[in-house]
Amino acid sequence: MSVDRQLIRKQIRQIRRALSPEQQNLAEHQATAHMLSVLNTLGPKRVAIYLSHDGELNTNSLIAALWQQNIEVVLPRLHPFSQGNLQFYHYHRETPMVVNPYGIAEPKLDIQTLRSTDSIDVMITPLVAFDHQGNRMGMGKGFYDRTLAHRRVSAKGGKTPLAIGFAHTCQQVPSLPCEAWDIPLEMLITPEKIFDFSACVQHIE
Ligand SMILES: Nc1nc2c(c(=O)[nH]1)N(C=O)[C@@H](CNc1ccc(C(=O)N[C@@H](CCC(=O)O)C(=O)O)cc1)CN2
Ligand SMILES: Nc1ncnc2c1ncn2[C@@H]1O[C@H](COP(=O)(O)OP(=O)(O)OP(=O)(O)O)[C@@H](O)[C@H]1O
Repeated sequence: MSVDRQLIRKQIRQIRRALSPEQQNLAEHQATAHMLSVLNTLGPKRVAIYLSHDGELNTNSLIAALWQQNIEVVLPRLHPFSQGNLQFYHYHRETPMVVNPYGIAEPKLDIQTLRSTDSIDVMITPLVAFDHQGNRMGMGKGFYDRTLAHRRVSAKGGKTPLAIGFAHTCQQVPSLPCEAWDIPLEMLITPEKIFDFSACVQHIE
């Protein structure tokens, strides 16, 4: 792994963790409003999201708003035997949760609530750093790169699920050293800005 990547990851994670509760709160509310306006134009039925960890932009208000709008919310769970892969499970208020080895809560394994990745319309991805071209860098295990590597291409040429990053402004870096397996984002939302990296983001059919 390149030293550059490790260093960027370490520095941005430190900056993100140092945000005050007030800064986190304000960022959450501003970014949630932007995300809801984008989702409103896309009209997804099922959205994958994450439960915030390690200073990530908080998703609690966004999840509550999606529930209220009857948009199905799914969360990642580490695959029980296929190492390095994620599965996605329906998430509601009563979903039984367990804590994974990284200390992140995830839905308990229950085949009834498993949802296939290509049935997800929008995947809101956590990330550590991003650049102005939509390149993303995550926690360093390749979970989201593997998940997004085999996306379905719709009749209009859009990718399903559509990958939208959700991040603090301080997570932007001038340029990320790219690797062959990195999957760029179609869009990214910060508290200050809506980035659209795709010339032709398709509306969900
Ligand atoms: N909120 C959230 N959920 C998520 C992710 C994420 O980035 N954010 N993931 C996105 O992939 C997956 C989990 N991936 C992770 C990969 C590494 C570490 C991590 O903290 N590594 C530790 C060392 C842990 C160890 O090996 O004991 C570290 O460097 O601090 C955490 C999560 C699925 N769920
Ligand atoms: N599609 C893939 N198939 C197989 N291995 C992959 C794939 N994508 C990434 N990897 C492997 O995962 C490891 C971590 O990749 P990288 O550092 O880019 O992860 P990341 O972007 O930080 O994590 P994530 O995608 O989970 O947010 C690399 O060693 C890479 O070889």
